[in-house]
Amino acid sequence: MHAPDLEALKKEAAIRAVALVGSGMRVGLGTGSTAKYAIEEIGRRLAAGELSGVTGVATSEASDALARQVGIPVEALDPRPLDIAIDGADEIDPALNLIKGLGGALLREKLTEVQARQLVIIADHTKLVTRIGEKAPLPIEIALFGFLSTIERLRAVLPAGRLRQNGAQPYVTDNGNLIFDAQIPEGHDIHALERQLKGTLGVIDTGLFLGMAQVAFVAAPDGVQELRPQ
Ligand SMILES: O=C[C@H](O)[C@H](O)[C@H](O)COP(=O)(O)O
Repeated sequence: MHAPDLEALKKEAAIRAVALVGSGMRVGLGTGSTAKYAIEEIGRRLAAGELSGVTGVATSEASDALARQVGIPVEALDPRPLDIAIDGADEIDPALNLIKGLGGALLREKLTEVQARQLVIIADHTKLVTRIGEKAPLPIEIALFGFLSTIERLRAVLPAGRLRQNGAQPYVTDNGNLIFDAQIPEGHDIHALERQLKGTLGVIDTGLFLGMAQVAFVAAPDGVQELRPQ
């Protein structure tokens, strides 16, 4: 049997989500290899005249550049609500709690998507888990200043983890911060963990997106499932 073509699955999920975008909407544009297909599909529909008056708020420099390239007008985030945001995820549990940020965009994603009337997640089936932390590390964005001290404080909460590298250098986010990728052992209450991490000096935000997504389109070789929080 052939291995499923994950790129084709990501694109199928993205097309399902973009069907929810209507003319005149302000759309949160996610980041990553799946969100890329959603941005391209919005651009395609605008160019084909199937949509008009759509504006995007980008969650990374990369998505900003791609959106402009495909003809989506991009606006800065301001306090107005977004009609919809469409983004990928690294893990999705049955309650649609998420890990995000393996692509490094977690802070701008959370700032943007918390303002969306509807957060729509798109993914291939490999992102489904029964427990958050089952497969992916949790990205935690931390301040550059004093990062070794912050990491020591983080290790007291989540001992297994490493500073994300970009070759020989630490990986730097669009916001000039660093990322500590931590393993979440079994048995953690993820809501309590989020509070504890957010209360740790030097932590800017975490890749835990809890209770934020209303729907997920998850593509598998036998079709796209529409999931709601259970
Ligand atoms: O920082 C990156 C984002 O949170 C992405 O949405 C997430 O990493 C999923 O990316 P991909 O669709 O490339 O697997």
